[in-house]
Amino acid sequence: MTHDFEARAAELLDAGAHGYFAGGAGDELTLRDNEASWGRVALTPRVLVDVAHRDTSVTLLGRERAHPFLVAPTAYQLEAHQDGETGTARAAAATGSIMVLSSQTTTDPREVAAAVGTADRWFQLYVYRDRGLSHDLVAAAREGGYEALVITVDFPFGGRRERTERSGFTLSHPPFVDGLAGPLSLAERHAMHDPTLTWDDIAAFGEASGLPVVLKGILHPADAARAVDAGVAGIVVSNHGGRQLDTVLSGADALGPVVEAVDGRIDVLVDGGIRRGWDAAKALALGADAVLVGRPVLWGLACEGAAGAQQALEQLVEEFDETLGLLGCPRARDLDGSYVTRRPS
Ligand SMILES: Cc1cc2nc3c(=O)[nH]c(=O)nc-3n(C[C@H](O)[C@H](O)[C@H](O)COP(=O)(O)O)c2cc1C
Ligand SMILES: CCCCC(=O)C(=O)O
Repeated sequence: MTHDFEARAAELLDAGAHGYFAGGAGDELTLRDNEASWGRVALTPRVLVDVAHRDTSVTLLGRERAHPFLVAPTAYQLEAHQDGETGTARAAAATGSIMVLSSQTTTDPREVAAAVGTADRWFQLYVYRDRGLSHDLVAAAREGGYEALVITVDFPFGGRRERTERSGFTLSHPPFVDGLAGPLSLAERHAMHDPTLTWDDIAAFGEASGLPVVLKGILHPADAARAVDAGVAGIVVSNHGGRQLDTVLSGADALGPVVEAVDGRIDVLVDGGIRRGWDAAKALALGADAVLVGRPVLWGLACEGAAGAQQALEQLVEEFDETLGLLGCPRARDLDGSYVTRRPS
């Protein structure tokens, strides 16, 4: 059970690493709201529908996928378990989930790729002040056969992570990028990010990489419309797991207006607080094409390595399949606004 993994990971990991993985920014209001806000969306099932066969598949960036779950990019996975990013990638491959590998991976992107053969993989890009460093990361991703570039746009610099500051958490496994940049403290890592990044820079990375670009970290419908104009293939509605600016809107609450602004022109993904298969069904009913899951996979990895990460993903897919049946909507593609309503408060 994913909730069991969460509790066990808190005991297994040392306090510094656990605080880094679990924590959010400021008073962690957004961190808590990310989970709570899916609870405020109520499902409205239909009955007497033949649900003997269910189809969890969706289409994303023009390709059919077995189900709507992706593994969100999360940094420093060797700090969670010795299986690290390679273990997560194996779990993603075994469950037909797309793995999004973080720019702050502790394993070489090509090594992660080699462990999973042809399985789907995307690469998350941080644009650093040292643009050459980001271009080197893109080159490694291209060599590793990553199929899309997820550029994170909600991180001009790091948010106020008070748990991490208090614990003085330091890394015991150097990130891959350190081989390129030299060893750094967490604070120095936050300062690597380029705060001058604007819309004008996005196209350059798309062109240089030759890969479809997905912008991660959009909450405002006007930015969603701007992303469509910028020619990207998709966006991720996200508040970075509540780790950047506290009290911003949750993914669940931001999603509807963004979907309206995008109006089907590009793919819309969402993350933050998705802990159950039915949360994903709500996301799709509200107009998302797919969802990313961060911490649940990390907790599985921390407890049981690749096998635990796989179990966490399997549980989500199973719950999603059951939700389609109990909701009377056997095809994930048919989920729409008629299956959800705002829970009366
Ligand atoms: C420990 C941790 C590390 C993260 N590292 C990255 C990262 O390197 N790049 C990135 O774009 N997002 C990063 N994120 C944000 C996640 O991709 C994702 O947006 C968020 O965790 C989703 O919320 P959830 O954990 O509630 O599922 C990180 C999140 C966590 C919890
Ligand atoms: C330099 C921080 C990279 C990881 C990250 O995005 C996070 O901790 O949220």
